[in-house]
Amino acid sequence: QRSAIRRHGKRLPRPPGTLPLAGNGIWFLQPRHRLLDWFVQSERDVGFSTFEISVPSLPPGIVINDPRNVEHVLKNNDVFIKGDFFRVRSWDLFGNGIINADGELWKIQRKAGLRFFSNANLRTLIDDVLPSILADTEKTLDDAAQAAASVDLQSILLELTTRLMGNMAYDMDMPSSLPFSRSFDFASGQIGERFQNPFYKFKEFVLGAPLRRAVFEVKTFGSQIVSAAVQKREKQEKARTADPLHNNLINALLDNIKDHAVVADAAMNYLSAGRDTTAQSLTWAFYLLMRHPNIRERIRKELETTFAGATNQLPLSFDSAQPSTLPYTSAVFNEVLRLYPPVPIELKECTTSTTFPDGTWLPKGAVVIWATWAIGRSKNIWGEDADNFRPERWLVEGQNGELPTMRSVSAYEFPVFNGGPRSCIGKKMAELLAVYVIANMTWKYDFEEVFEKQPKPGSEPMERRSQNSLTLPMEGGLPCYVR
Ligand code: HEM
Repeated sequence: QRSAIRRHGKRLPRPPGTLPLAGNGIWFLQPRHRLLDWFVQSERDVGFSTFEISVPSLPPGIVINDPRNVEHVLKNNDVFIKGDFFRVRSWDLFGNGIINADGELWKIQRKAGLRFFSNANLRTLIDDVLPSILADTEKTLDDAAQAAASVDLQSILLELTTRLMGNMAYDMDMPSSLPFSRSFDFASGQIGERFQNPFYKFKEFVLGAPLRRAVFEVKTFGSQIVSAAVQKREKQEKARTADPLHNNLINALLDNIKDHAVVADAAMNYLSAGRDTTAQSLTWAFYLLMRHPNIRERIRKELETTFAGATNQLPLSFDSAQPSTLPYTSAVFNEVLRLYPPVPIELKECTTSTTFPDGTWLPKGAVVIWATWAIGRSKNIWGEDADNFRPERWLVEGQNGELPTMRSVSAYEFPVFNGGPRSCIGKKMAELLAVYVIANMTWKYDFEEVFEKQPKPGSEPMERRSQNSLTLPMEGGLPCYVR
């Protein structure tokens, strides 16, 4: 079957260093940040074209880079499904939730989510819920500034997004210090490893107790969320009152799905899709701004001009945290996501044989991988300076003194939120939240990175890297001083 993969009758290229039996497996046994770099290098080595990959733990498969191929996969979600390869590995954590589901089970969860992410709910979230949670974040930062103590900005941002999601989706106070949160992070790292390590079953047979405990903790928490929501609904029905975020997410899920175990999985999937991705993208954003103070100053300039006369409190809102009002800050966020996509690798299985727009033919059961990490760094798409952090690439200069506008880039050239029927439901929420938080915190604070090893004068500090996970947490957090 493996040899059946062809393009115009010929075998596909393989990345340099592919071994006769182990194929490319050696790279999958490395820490994931090395694997991500390998995807970038391989894409450059094969000249951007689709290449074949062989890894002992994977069905036969290809790696795509061309946006036309990405579009083909994302638009045909009946041909390209999550499939058993993905589901078996992530089952413990995601169960029947939307991230794992295909077919009808996926459709009802998607419908419930779309109903929840209305503009009216997003407005309430940004204008009413976010400011009070952000005020607590600011209190933590102010205290750290006063005490001249270093803080881990990644934990602080995770606290912010966890509480926001808890409040918005489940109508509950959910600090990230809850044991479920640590268990979720741990399980996410271990499950991420399952996609790389062909011997994971053996490893977990011997050393899997902490993972089993963590999964149990996460599942128990999911059931508690559902029980609490069911009780609350019953009370509200009696008293005929409603939530300010009318029909919060858990209610939308309960309205659409009868089986409470599936609702619990769905709830945990939404939570993990929403809180980790946004906290991580903000962490990489503040990291890049610390390393590029000129860009931080440009954000401040934009804020000064847009909100002329503003003092400590900027008039940020659902209406003003938009690209039409703050194009440069929005461009910064896109540029962060291009270089540090919170979902850096994706994989789909094909249900039937299929031919891609570039002519690649793939048999049924094969897998397609794309590394959003590598596509974001592709010189074919982004030019020779693809590795550089340059928010201006997202902007088209305005005419006659008008504000710049955002350059339109297709979801397939920039698949950070995916595209097509399974595109990210929380994209708008993530963008609004990020622009709001970046603007607010850049206006009020200076952050200074704390280095484990101070770089020598004249030399660049080491780049920070990501930790093994399904998403993109920063290894070791982001320690910094606050002023
Ligand atoms: C920077 C922030 C975010 C990024 C980069 C991001 C990215 C993505 C990506 C790449 C997918 C597709 C994953 C897959 O193939 O399974 C996805 C799906 C999804 N995202 Fe996001 N996401 C972000 C924030 C959010 C937020 C804030 C929420 C909700 C509160 C959310 C909810 C979802 C859901 C429910 C799905 C599954 C959609 C489906 O399968 O139909 N995401 N997201």
